[in-house]
Amino acid sequence: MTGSKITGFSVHDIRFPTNVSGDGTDAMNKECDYSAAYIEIHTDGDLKGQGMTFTIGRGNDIVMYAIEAVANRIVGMEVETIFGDIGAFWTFLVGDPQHRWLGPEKGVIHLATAAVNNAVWDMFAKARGKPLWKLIVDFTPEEMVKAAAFRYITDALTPEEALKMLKEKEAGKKQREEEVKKIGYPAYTTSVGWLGYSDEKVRRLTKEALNQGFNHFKLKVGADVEDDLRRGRLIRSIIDDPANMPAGRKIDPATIQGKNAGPTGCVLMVDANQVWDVPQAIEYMKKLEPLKVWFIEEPTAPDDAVGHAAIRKALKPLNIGVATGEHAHNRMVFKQLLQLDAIDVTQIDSCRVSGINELLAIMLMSAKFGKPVCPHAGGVGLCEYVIHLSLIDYIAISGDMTRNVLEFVDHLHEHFKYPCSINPQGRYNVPLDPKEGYSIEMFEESMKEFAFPGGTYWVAAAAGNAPKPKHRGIED
Ligand SMILES: C[C@H](O)[C@@H](O)CC(=O)C(=O)O
Ligand SMILES: [Mg+2]
Repeated sequence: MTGSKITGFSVHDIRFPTNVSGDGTDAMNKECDYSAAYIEIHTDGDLKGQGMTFTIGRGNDIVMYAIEAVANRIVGMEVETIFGDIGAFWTFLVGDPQHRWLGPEKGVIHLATAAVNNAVWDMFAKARGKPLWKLIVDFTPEEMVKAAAFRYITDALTPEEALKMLKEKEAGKKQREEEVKKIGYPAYTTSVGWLGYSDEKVRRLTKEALNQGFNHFKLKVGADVEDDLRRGRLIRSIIDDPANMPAGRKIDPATIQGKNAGPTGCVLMVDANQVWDVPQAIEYMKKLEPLKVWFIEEPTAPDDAVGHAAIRKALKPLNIGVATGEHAHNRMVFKQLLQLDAIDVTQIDSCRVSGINELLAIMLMSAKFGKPVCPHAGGVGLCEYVIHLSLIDYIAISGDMTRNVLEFVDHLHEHFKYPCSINPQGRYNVPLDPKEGYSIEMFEESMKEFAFPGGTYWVAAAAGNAPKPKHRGIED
């Protein structure tokens, strides 16, 4: 695919009615219509870039406007100039002399920057005929450091240190790439335990997930402690029972090290989506101690690094870890979480921070501080994105996937031209199509149906006769 100059773009408001079936619900977010604020960048050739950021519905109204404002600045730019120094391009993108006041580097303007930057990286990968992860793992260590966003984090990690770390990993890259292509990348499922699901549905989905090969399961908690204990015990009763294990199932002990695994080696995690104050989080999690979870995710406000550190310290004697990051709005928040030893797991989000340049910096910091990166994927399009990030982390940065599990939610993949997929061992397959870029291109028919408010689904919904959505999870 070729093109020399960016000539324009279109922005699309795509919303899926996941709220109908309670998919995506948690103690904080009880009405989720998984939505993509989606951009397509056009060039004077056949090269195009698709990108998006994620919201849970009405947020699209606002972020769409911001995407337009950010993207206006790149019209007329030469693509090879951008690709020649993508680090400088990122600095330009976050450095608008007037938009910067809106963040800086956080909130709606940063979500919009993510959509645009994701689309540019998608275009870069397509121009080189590689899926995005491959484009980046083929970078030299110098190229990767040049692409990463180091501003404001050099007290935690300098470019020179990063270069040394990357060079140390160079020799094993080829072998790791071959290995992960063969066995896939470890995954966990959140699809069994959304807050809005009945016990019956949790039971059915947990059994299905076990048979799909998963051995890590995440449950939403924080609305009612008795409900949480009942639902958690229900999942544990299924995943801890050897009779429910698929034939021939063997769990590598290395992958459960340090985790609160049950007798079959299966692991449970819980996610509170920020509902608690710090002391409440500690008290509540003491009550959930019988569930023997590996970590509590987002126990409190996402910007509160000191609060996370206090929770982690208090829960350590119970062998409960702390994870966060899906709402950590930039690399500086991750820096503080890591410097304060406030987390056990780094949960980067492909659409919250400003795209690949910033994500590279966060993954490099996590590797330096010895924390596994387990990206967030609960949303539309996020699973498609994050497999690329985990592959970059494993092949080129950390060189380790023993403690890592990448989130998987089983919703809405059918709308993407290059959907992610899971192998029979419950692991992500490696995206291999040279035309897929960052894997986020949506089918035109899907966009026509779910464009808001004019798509066929939403027009029918406004008239009171919405067709029953067909997405997975809708059965009961
Ligand atoms: C609102 C989203 O579905 C959120 O609950 C996702 C999430 O926290 C996760 O996947 O983790
Ligand atoms: Mg979460």
